[in-house]
Amino acid sequence: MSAQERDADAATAPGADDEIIVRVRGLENRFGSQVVHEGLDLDVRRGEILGVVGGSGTGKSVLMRTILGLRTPDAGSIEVFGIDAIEADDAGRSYIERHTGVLFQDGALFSSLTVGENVEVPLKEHYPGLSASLRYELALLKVKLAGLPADALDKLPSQLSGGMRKRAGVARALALDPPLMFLDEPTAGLDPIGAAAFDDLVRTLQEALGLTVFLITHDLDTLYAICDRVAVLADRRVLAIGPLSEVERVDHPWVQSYFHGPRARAARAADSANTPALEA
Ligand SMILES: Nc1ncnc2c1ncn2[C@@H]1O[C@H](COP(=O)(O)OP(=O)(O)OP(=O)(O)O)[C@@H](O)[C@H]1O
Repeated sequence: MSAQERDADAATAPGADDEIIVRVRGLENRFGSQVVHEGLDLDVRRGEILGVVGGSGTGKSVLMRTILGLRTPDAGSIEVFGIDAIEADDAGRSYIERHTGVLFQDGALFSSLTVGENVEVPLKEHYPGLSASLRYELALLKVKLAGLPADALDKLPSQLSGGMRKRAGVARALALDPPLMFLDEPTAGLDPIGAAAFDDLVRTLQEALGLTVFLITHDLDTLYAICDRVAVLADRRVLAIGPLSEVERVDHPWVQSYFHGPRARAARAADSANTPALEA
């Protein structure tokens, strides 16, 4: 489905995507005198792939880390699954953790553990009563879901290619069947074919498992190929959020140079080329 078709779908689907899974209001993040976020509002809707873009240093990763509870903001509120993520007690925090998968930029796999053992880490932590054989079977299932061959299970991360390591990270992020997934620049460092295959994987998983995806990216091809909406971070806040067709028209210097440069034209052309011709 092309970006244009998805835009039209999103606009017409009756109440299909109007439930808010992550709600950020008035967020402020400072490092000393540097203000990264100020008055930042953001909603992530159930079942969407939200692409988060912005110039280098605009605070995309800091935003993700704050939503994940890895950083306490200087002001503002964050709700995840309706739970106050900043003030949550242990039970609330554990609920959010169990229902959220994360793929960090570097994959963040344990290098001394096999892929299978990496996938088993969250299972062991959250479901200590599971038998070793069931854990193994679950890890195998996640590895296959992430598009890896079964024999990847017993390999160390260093024995895999960069693209396969990302998939191993996805397998681990899927370990607890989370409805919400955070991906930080998942196609960075992949060749164009590997990046397109990874985009396909994200879209397939989102459709098959009904995932909600918060996806930080610099990759225009990813935006055009799989994102339902795009949030632009600029001037310390979410400057614009909506379908690509709306966001790319926003009159802001960064938006204009990002969405209307030569790389954007190429990505748009590639997306249109994948759109089947409409029957007369
Ligand atoms: N722990 C920290 N201590 C001090 N400054 C930090 C810290 N973490 C992030 N920053 C600063 O916050 C700003 C936003 O960083 P962040 O990594 O979120 O940017 P980004 O939008 O993800 O950038 P990029 O696209 O280059 O990855 C940067 O100026 C960075 O130096």
